[in-house]
Amino acid sequence: MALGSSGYGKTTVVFLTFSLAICTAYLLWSNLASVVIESEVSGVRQPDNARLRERPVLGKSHRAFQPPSESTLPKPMPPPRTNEGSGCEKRLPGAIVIGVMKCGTYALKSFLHHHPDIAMRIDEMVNFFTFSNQHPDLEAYRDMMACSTPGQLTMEGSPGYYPEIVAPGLIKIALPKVKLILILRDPVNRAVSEYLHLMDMENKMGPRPNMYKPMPQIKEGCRSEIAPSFEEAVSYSNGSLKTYNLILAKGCYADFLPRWFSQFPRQRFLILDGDAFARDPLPQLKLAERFLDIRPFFTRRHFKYNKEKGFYCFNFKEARKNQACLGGTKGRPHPLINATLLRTLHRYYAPFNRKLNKLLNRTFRWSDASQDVA
Ligand SMILES: Nc1ncnc2c1ncn2[C@@H]1O[C@H](COP(=O)(O)OS(=O)(=O)O)[C@@H](OP(=O)(O)O)[C@H]1O
Repeated sequence: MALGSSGYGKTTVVFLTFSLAICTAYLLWSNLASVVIESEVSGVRQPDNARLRERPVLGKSHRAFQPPSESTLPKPMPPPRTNEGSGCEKRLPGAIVIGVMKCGTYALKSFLHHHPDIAMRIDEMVNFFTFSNQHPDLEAYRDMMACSTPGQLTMEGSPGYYPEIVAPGLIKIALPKVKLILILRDPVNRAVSEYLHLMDMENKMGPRPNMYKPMPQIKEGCRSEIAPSFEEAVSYSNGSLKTYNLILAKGCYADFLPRWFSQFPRQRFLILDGDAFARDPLPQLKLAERFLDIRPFFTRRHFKYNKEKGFYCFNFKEARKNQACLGGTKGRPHPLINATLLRTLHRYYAPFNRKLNKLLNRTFRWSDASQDVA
């Protein structure tokens, strides 16, 4: 019987045409979706990154300074994953993130701690190998670690270690085989970040005990100092810099490196670029996986750029949970800094950056940022 020659035939034709239309629409849609997903995973399609690259190092840095209201910020990271109750033990760390403060140490830790081969607490700063703890009790130190299963690498991260004079020696004695990760960022942005952090802490918690006190354990003649503006905190009214202020001194990265290199062989260090990490954490995390000799775990799917925050956040959809960004104390918008002061700061850091590049035999993109300042 020819199709369409009866009422039954007409119904069949209508039904088949309708089904065909649905199938075609579905096939078109799923093909398109798979192209998008595949290219995102392979890292080919990164629209947010492309846009980011056209902007200053950290997207928000040069926007009018407007602290975000807590209610508009994305949810903070969920509590850390623990192994408690799965036959785990506390072990001494095999790797430490040693700093530098405000260069992305916390973001690095919070992403690394999702790796199934890593056991690391991110709820607490260990800061164990400091001047005030020159006879470290390793049992107490072990007790501060996350519980790990036998295949896992225990890690800790304390951004305060890098400039501490005693830290490299104490760590060498306690953990002679440890691997060390250092994350460094443009020292000018780092200084602004630390200034904002100290001001925020002071506003929330009142005067800090170490503010204005000499800190020879970091650098002779140095101390931390804040003022109502970044400009006043780091420079005198005649424009010269308050180089004794630790907000500036901690960014002279090359000053501190020889002490570390005198205690540990070069291959025991992984030096990450904090500005590159903020723009896109994945490539730096892949470097960390290789350095730590753990399974490749992180993929493009684990990270999603959050426009509101201006940073990548961990994509929990992978784990059937929500995406999670770092809390409001990470990624604060930076105020506009006086252009003359910026030039002075870049000029001040230039020789330290050059020395750092030489020590590490590499060139950080930010090491000659003086060119970028108008
Ligand atoms: N994904 C993501 N989310 C939020 N913030 C990120 C991220 N990646 C890097 N950063 C940068 O981390 C800077 C804070 O540095 P630290 O974590 O080292 O600070 S701390 O020393 O632990 O207090 C923080 O500095 P500020 O922007 O000045 O707040 C960020 O620039």
